[in-house]
Amino acid sequence: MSSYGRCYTKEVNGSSLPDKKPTVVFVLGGPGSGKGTQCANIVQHFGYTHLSAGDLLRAEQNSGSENGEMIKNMIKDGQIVPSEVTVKLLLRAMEESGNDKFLIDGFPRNEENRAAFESVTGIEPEFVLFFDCPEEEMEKRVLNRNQGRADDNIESIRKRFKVYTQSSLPVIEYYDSKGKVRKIDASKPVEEVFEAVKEFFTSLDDKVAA
Ligand SMILES: Nc1ncnc2c1ncn2[C@@H]1O[C@H](COP(=O)(O)OP(=O)(O)O)[C@@H](O)[C@H]1O
Ligand SMILES: Nc1ccn([C@@H]2O[C@H](COP(=O)(O)OP(=O)(O)O)[C@@H](O)[C@H]2O)c(=O)n1
Ligand SMILES: [Mg+2]
Repeated sequence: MSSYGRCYTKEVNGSSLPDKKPTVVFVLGGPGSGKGTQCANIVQHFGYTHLSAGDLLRAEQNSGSENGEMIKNMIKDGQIVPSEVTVKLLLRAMEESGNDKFLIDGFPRNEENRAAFESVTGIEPEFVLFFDCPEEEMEKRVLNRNQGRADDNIESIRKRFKVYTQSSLPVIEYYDSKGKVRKIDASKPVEEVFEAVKEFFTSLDDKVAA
């Protein structure tokens, strides 16, 4: 195990206090469903730290890391990078943030991601925010995104949709069977989607305050 993982809660809380696990919300949905856009809004209103697994992988790729070439190829091909790499990046970012409330965006994307995060951290998500959006709309958004991403082209997108259906939807179904999924119609305009998102975070704040 890395130097992060289960030690993480002890380090942030100090050794004399019982471990208090951080609050984690997983933000899932297909490519272009609006995860990053809505996370930016949630951060503004609810004080979470936004961690995008894709952004962390792209930063790692550009940092000259020994995994850079592998990450680059896997992203271009729409494949899911091994959890060993991604979980380490997430935990480092959690520690560095100094916060105890996290939106983890685009993760877990397959069963391997899910099981690795759970076994390394022992953290269960508070809930899973699921942006449900038709493929046609997601494709349109990704092709218009204009962020210079190597995987925002029709060939990569087709592969990403396939991986999403085969590997990511089963993770959402797993959490649904545990009653943790909060599903949102992500095909609506940004402001309307955020109105729906807000309700889930307001209820969580009310629950914590009660
Ligand atoms: N509800 C929405 N309606 C229309 N366009 C949207 C909506 N949400 C996001 N977008 C746009 O779609 C693209 C993909 O959004 P993004 O937040 O990057 O999605 P994801 O992180 O799920 O891939 C961006 O260009 C964004 O501005
Ligand atoms: N948990 C994750 C998240 C992203 N990724 C990689 O990063 C790519 C881009 O992820 P992203 O979350 O930034 O993409 P969007 O859903 O925001 O379009 C994915 O297609 C994967 O190749 C991964 O390997 N594992
Ligand atoms: Mg994104």
